[in-house]
Amino acid sequence: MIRFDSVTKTYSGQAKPALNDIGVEILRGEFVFLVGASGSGKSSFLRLILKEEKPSKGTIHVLGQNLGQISSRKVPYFRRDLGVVFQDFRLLNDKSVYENVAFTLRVIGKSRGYIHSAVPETLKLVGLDGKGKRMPHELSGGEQQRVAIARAIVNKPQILLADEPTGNLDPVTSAGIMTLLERINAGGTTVVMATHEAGIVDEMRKRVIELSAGDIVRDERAAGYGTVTGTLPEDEDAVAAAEAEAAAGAEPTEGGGHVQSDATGATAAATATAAAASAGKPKREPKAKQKARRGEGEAITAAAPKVTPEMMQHSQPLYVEPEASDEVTDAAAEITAAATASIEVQSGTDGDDAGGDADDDATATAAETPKGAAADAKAHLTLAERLGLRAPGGPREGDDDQEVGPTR
Ligand SMILES: Nc1ncnc2c1ncn2[C@@H]1O[C@H](COP(=O)(O)OP(=O)(O)OP(=O)(O)O)[C@@H](O)[C@H]1O
Repeated sequence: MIRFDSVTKTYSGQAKPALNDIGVEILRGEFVFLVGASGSGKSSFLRLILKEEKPSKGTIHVLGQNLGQISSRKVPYFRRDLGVVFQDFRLLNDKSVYENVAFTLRVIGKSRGYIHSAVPETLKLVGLDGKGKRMPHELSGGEQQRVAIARAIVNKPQILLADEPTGNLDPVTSAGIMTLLERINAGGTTVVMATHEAGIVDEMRKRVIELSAGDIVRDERAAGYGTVTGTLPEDEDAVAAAEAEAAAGAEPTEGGGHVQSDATGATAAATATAAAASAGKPKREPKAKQKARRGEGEAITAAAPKVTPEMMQHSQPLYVEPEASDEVTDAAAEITAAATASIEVQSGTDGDDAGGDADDDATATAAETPKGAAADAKAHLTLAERLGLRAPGGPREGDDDQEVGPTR
């Protein structure tokens, strides 16, 4: 699903590469933590997946496509299968929660009817049912991040990239956000998250890729934040099964729509399949891996963790069983809602957005914005460009939406 082959990224004017001869594969359904000290290359790794940056050397495949062969014009189309969440939320502060989430769908030309059903459904999924009319400043940090997550997933991306999504949140709220990301992953979305939060990584026991000065110094399944423990015994069966499958000629799927319901199984199997698949490749062992094997990997020392394993264990339910269908149960939504603290907002006119008012909200397109529309539109387009929904310099307000419409 995501594959880096001998990828080096050196920014102009920099002597040392931000990423140095990276080779790694992430498969469908995995939840991967990217860890490492500040400046180790985590954000660069994510930006390369998004095609926000180009590698100086090597090739990157995402969703079966060689990023080097995607023209600038096609990049926004490619990015529709990727959702992105940032540390600083990046919401449109002059737009309601509903509008922030609807924005993504409007830009890619979804119909009003689709938006009208998809936005409330997604807000419910992230535990913000009934808060569509709120403005971002009327929400707690955790709620704002959930709006950002709703915006990232409303188009049902296959991959969700998160760059320190809990970096601005208190520990309890962070745990709630992780509950949500785990649920999204359980629904089949591949999640790659850069983080400094040792407590979260230690508790969740997902695959951990550790970077140090641009090298991958550790790539472990079911791992913690800062230890090199090797393959866990309970994963050996999965590895053996995947090896047998690989020997039988099975290939990891690309681009298809199969969603595995057992997230843990999906992750273990996917990682094991990756291990088995790469075992069959004539690939030299990366330098960083050699270092890690020799125990030369650098310890992560930067950024003191603020979420403890105890917080993760005691304060929040970590996982809500997803429904077989896309429907979100009230119980699941309530658990998610309870997982992040909210603030009381005094608002005489507040109310649910799922009814006719929401439709009014939904019709408040950029074209209807009052004074300062040009500046407002610029803000929209900047965000659209930043979210990868429009090519920089691409279609502008008033253009036919179909020009940036769905690709399938
Ligand atoms: N646009 C850029 N131009 C020049 N150098 C850059 C640029 N972006 C990142 N770098 C450098 O590349 C290296 C890796 O940076 P990157 O942001 O990927 O690290 P990081 O692990 O995400 O750090 P942090 O945890 O602080 O966010 C650093 O040395 C950084 O200074």
